[in-house]
Amino acid sequence: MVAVYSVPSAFSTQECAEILRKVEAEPDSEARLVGQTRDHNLRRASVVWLDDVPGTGWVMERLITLVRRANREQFNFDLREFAESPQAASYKDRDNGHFTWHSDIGDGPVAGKRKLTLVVQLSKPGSYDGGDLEIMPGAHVVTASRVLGSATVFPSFLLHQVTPVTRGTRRSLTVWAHGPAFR
Ligand SMILES: O=C(O)CCC(=O)C(=O)O
Ligand SMILES: [Fe+2]
Repeated sequence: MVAVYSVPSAFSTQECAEILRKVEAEPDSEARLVGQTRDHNLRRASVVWLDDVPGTGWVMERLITLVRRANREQFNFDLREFAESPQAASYKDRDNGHFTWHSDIGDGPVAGKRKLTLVVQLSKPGSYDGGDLEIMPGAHVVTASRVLGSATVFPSFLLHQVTPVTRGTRRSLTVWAHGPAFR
């Protein structure tokens, strides 16, 4: 079984630009960015919750369609809901933006129900160095496509990381699908 599912053109170039425009137009996004940067040793990124950004309902609809298709074609997990807002993240060279190896399944009542993770690439591949999303489905590492608008879907329990950004800014949009916890 291939553990990582990818969609080459989940969002068009124009759609990616529109998402970034909306996320960045948030009046207090800079403050929120700083406020929600946590786990500094694990992660250096600025995040905005998409649910807080007006006019992005169509983005959520698309994400749901993409996750449903990936699940139908590949994973066949028992998915029940999207219990968290999608998260737009920026990893900047000047901040040494990165996210070290982790699984998305957490201890909380919501993070414990994460089953599938979907990540959309929102930056042009040539606009940054480093910042690769790497996933470890087994003994080897799979590097996610860097293509703008591509989506990568994987089981939330898989270890994954974002390597340090050494030039420019890498932006992404992550959403989780939830269901009865794996056991
Ligand atoms: O930005 C990415 O590519 C991955 C984000 C991630 O792993 C997370 O938010 O849990
Ligand atoms: Fe993650």
